[in-house]
Amino acid sequence: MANYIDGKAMAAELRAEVKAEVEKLKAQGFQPKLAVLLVGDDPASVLYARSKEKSAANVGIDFELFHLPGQTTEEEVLRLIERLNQDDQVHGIMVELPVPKHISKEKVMEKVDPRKDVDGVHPLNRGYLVAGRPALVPATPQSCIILLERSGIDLRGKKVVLVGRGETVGKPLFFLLLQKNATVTLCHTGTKDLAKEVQAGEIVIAAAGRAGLITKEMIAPGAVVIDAGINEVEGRIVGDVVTEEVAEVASLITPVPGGVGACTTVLLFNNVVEGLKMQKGL
Ligand SMILES: Nc1nc(=O)c2c([nH]1)NC[C@@H]1CN(c3ccc(C(=O)N[C@@H](CCC(=O)O)C(=O)O)cc3)C=[N+]21
Repeated sequence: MANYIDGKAMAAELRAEVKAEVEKLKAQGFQPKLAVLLVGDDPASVLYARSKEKSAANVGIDFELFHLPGQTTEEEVLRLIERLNQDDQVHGIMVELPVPKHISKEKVMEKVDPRKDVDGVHPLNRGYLVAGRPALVPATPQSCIILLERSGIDLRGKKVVLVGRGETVGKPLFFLLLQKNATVTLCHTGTKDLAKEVQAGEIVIAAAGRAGLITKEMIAPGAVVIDAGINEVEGRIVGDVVTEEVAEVASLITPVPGGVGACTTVLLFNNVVEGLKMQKGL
């Protein structure tokens, strides 16, 4: 198992770092707080929200869940976001997606104060990321970068093949990799010969949301494989990579669970700390 990246160990390290930052802020009179909005009862969102509540306490961040009924109007949701924008005791706001169909996801994302947008979904933060300017960046793509860097991998000039162009992982990750001076190939469902593209990768990052997509035959010997996929297969969580067989050829690989996902929540809390600093001019 020597070639598995230990996401849980890295998450523990990150937690200690974020906790220390929170302690510093507390010493300066600031108590960081995250507000989570959940509209309706999407089962995954309910679980994610509860899990964040537990983890917040571990790093000393206050947490408040606003669980609204599924029939709440768009106007009411926007009004609540406005109230949280104005509340200077709240430093991070995230809306669990999906929202019910009668609510515009875009309007909701644009309503959140960009400096409280710890999910990195506001168009301004997306634009800052593209422009290479300081921004709040979604946690999962950050996790991919940190797992690589803390495994001692220098991204500069490396041939990275990224599979998946979603708004939450693939697309933002493309720009983070560019910032690190990687040579990035972005593959997606329209890519003609996926195996051929992936075979050229010194680093392969899977973020397509399709179990079994990346197989051993596609991976160049010695490549580093990061699996950001989350798929439920027969009640189990698996990534996009057929992990055990790919591990036979990869030099390093992230497991699922215990890889990318293990660092996601703590990086969200790090965004709360970053957001607070922006808001208070620290
Ligand atoms: N509405 C919504 N809210 C989310 O918060 C949300 C989402 N959708 N979609 C997907 C992403 C991803 N994300 C993860 C958070 C923690 C782990 C995590 O802690 N994973 C552990 C395993 C945890 C366990 O086994 O329960 C691990 O990978 O080791 C993983 C993934 C939240 N997300």
